Amino acid sequence: MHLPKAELHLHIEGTLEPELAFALAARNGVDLPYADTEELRTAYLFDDLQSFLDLYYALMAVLRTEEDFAELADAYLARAAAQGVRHAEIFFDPQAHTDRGVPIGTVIEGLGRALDRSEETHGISTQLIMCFLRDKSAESALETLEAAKPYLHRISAVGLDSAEVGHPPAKFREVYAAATALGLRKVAHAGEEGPPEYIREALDVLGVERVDHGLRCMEDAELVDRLVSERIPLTLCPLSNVRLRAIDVLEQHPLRSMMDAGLLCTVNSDDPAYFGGYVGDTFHAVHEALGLDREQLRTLARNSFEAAFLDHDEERRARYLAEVEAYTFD
Ligand SMILES: Nc1ncnc2[nH]cnc12
Ligand SMILES: [Zn+2]
Repeated sequence: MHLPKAELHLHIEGTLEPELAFALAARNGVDLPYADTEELRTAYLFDDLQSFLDLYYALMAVLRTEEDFAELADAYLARAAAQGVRHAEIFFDPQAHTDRGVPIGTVIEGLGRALDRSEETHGISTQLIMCFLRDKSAESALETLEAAKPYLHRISAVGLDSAEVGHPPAKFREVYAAATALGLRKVAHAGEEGPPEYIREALDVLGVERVDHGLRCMEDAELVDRLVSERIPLTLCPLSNVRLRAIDVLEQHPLRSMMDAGLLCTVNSDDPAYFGGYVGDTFHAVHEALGLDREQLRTLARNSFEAAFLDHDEERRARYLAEVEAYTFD
């Protein structure tokens, strides 16, 4: 679906398509434990978040050079452009690379190379969000922030991802305070598999401005009231929720009731190479499965630009919003 939109919840490592994974494996002399792309695709049947993360981290072994990261990001931007994305705020997981001996500078400069030419090549403005892996220690997150200091001009926000349950937001209080002092903005995954309390903690202890997923807020009416009155954006990922079994089938996804409750919902693709669709596909899927009409889809697109970190460029935000209003479905 070509409706103009911003993508606000997208892990760049989750855009690694099997074809590119095999091409990079050959180039870098990395052995993959799959015969071919078809066999790899048969591994994309997940029971929960952890079963996905195991494959997601394993496949990153093929990403080694600046050029690899540039190609990965460029391939995503090309696909996103074809589905109406005009602005992308892109997560990356530095620790998943530095732990394998790939320097953080290789990751950031490689991604940066693709992002620098994105507006010209793909018509997409971009930002980078550096995520800490919450199943690693708070010290490791602090070391990562320290290592990123020479590259802060390329980073607009910090985030928190990976295995949620057992790793509450408060574990990262110190690194979020340090990120704030450096002028970075803040988001965090919360309420994907973890309880509503983690969403509250992300707001109160980490000071996040957007909640990634936030799905489980629906179990706590008081929290919903707060998210509505404070207009906290949620970056929902419906196809991810089905593939990782947070929701049985898309028809049962609470997106419609969340919108009806007045929540500022956005729809995103999370890890599109693994979950069966990019963000335009996701818009199409919620239209089909939940019966969202054109005006509700337009609202989701409008929300995506309202929730974007475009405060430094309100002119651009207004331009994108005007494109949303001018769009005619056909
Ligand atoms: N859906 C997700 N939840 C948490 N961490 C992730 N890393 C990549 N995708 C993720
Ligand atoms: Zn995510």
